[in-house]
Formats: sequence, structure tokens, C-alpha cells
Amino acid sequence: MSFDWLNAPCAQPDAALAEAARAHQLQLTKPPGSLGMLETLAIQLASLQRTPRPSADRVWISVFAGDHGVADEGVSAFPQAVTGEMVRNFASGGAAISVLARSLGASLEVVNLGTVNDPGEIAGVRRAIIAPSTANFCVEPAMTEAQLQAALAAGAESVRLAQAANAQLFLGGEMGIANTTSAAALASILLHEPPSSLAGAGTGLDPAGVLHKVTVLERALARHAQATRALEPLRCLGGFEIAALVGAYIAAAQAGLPVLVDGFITTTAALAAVAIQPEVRAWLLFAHRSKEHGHSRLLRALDAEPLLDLGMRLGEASGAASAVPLLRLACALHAGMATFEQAGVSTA
Ligand SMILES: Cc1cc2ncn([C@H]3O[C@H](COP(=O)(O)O)[C@@H](O)[C@H]3O)c2cc1C
Ligand SMILES: O=C(O)c1cccnc1
Repeated sequence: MSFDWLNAPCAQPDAALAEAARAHQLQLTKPPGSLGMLETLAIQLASLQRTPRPSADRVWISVFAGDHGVADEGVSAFPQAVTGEMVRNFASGGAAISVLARSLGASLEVVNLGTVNDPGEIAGVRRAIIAPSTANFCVEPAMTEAQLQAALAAGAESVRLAQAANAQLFLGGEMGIANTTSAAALASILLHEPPSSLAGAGTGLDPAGVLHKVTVLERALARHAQATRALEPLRCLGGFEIAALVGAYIAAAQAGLPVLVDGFITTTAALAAVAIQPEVRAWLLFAHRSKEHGHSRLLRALDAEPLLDLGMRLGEASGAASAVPLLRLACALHAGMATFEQAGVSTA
């Protein structure tokens, strides 16, 4: 295993198909631009999927789970055991993302990268165990190089599975108690922003809890101030599931598979992926604005306009899944509306 594959070129969106889709939208029976982002989404998907008839029918969701050593610092409202318990819940169908995936007819893959409370072999869970948890990054780097390589590769493997299933759209989700702390640390170093602009309530910390989280982040960032080069921010401050998301986003862009990004943690992974390979950005669509403090800052950094703002702050790919119906409607409008000529409607 190595990091070399990260540097393979990304696929190129098809500019001619984007132009044709834009021209087609202008012929449909509506004032130009009146369907707003439902128009631009269809145009973008046509160019990414390289087809005049884009579709979001076949959706693949991978939820990556991993525990975090920094949970020892008391930065989450919930105990670490929840990560492994939720892996079981994802597989047995009771989690929010399980219900959303079923409702959408989407394929749901759960990947266990290492949980302290290990649920073991379960049907519907791919085991790609790296270690029970990352190390506490207040004390030492979260991961070794070998662990980072394994996590990135596990994400790329999900994209291979999605492609084998003929997926048209890739959604990544995460589960890992304390991962809003890891994501805030990583985003802080990537954006040169103080932790106070990125640390939020996560699973429900009170204001005193958020202040404590900021002091933990300040300690971690002081320790890893030199970790600014290439993959070092991700290795020192990330999590197994965050690194898997980074690997998945880069692999999806290389494979030409469009990605719908979820919330705070996945957007941090997107930021890290774009920092490694700027061409990844073209393959990312942004589903929603999470209520987690700091998400708007991340979206701004990526120049991203999300589709929804529902006050959601769950993760698991739940925000991304909630936006899939809009993508489907955008595709249906693009394919199904009559042109001015077909309908005998006068143009301006
Ligand atoms: C029952 C439960 C289900 C979840 N599903 C996603 N998360 C979300 O909350 C965690 C991050 O928040 P923090 O950094 O505050 O721990 C992640 O696991 C995230 O996916 C959950 C959290 C809980 C408690
Ligand atoms: O926006 C998210 O992804 C999020 C926010 C809080 C907790 N878990 C996830």
C-alpha cells in the first residue's frame, strides 16, 4: 500500500455536454433560470455523468465508522461506546440513514474501521479494522502513516464497490464519537482559523462544554503546529472515518463519479481532499448547511452553495440523503419538460 494513487489525475467534467444541457434548459417552457438550482444541478450532473440524460436513480451510500482517542478529553456529550452500538443499528436498519436509504432505494454500505466497543462480524457491515481507535491527538499523532494509508484505501474500496454496482451518485457518511473535535482541528489547520470559529456543540455540548472543546483544540493545535505539509494534518488530527472519506472523494473524482457531500465532518474531509487534489472540487455537490457551528465557514472556503438548510446536525450522510429527491426532480424536469416549440408556447 502507498499514497501514490492519490496523485492519479481526476476525470474531467464534459464541457460540451454542460453547454448542450444549458442550451436545452433554455428551450424548456419556463422563463430562463426560473428553476434556479434545479437547472444548474441538471446541467452539472449532465457534464459530470457525461450524458444528456443525467440521473440520480442509483445512489450509493457508504457510512464509515471509527473511534477517536480524543474522546478521552471529554469533548462529546455522548460516550464512546455509541460508535460501535450505532454500527449495529445502521446494519439492523434502525438508524436515520438506514431509513433514508430504504426510502430512497439506495444501496447502504457500513464500513467499520475500528471501534472500541467492537460489534464484531455483522451482516451488512464491511470490516476494515485498522485499530480500536485513533490515538489521542492532544498527546501524539492520531494515526501512523500505515494507518492513514489503510483508511484512505478503505474509502477508495467503497468507490470501487459503488462503481461495480453501477452507481450514479456517491454519498459518504460518518459515525465516530468526538469526530466534530477531530474535524474542527483539521479544518482549523487547513484554513488557518482559530478553533473557536470551528468548534461547535456536536452531539449537544452546552456552552461550557464548547469552551472546554476549544481549549482541547488549542492544546492539540499547539502540539501539531508543524503538521502543515501534504497529508500531515490528516494523519495528526484526523480520524479513520474522516481519512476514508478523503480517500473516497479523491477516488470518486478519479473515477468520474459525482459526490453529494453531507455536513460538518464530511465537508472537512472534502476540504482535505481538495487540498490534496484541487481537481476533486469539480466532482462535489453540497447537500445542506449543517447547524454545527463552523459548517458555513467550511462551505465558504469551498465556494459551495448547499441545497438545503433544515437545521440538521446529525451526520451519517443524513443531510446528503435528504437532498437526493431534489437531484431526482432536477433530472426529471430536465428530461421531461416540453420545449417551447413542442408545446406551442410563445418565447420572449
Ligand atoms: C446516537 C447518535 C447517533 C449519531 N449519528 C451520528 N452522530 C454524530 O455525532 C458524532 C459527532 O459528535 P461529537 O463530536 O459531539 O461526538 C458523530 O458520530 C456523528 O456522526 C451521532 C451521535 C449519536 C450520539
Ligand atoms: O454536520 C454534521 O455532519 C454533524 C454535526 C454534529 C454532529 N455530527 C455531525
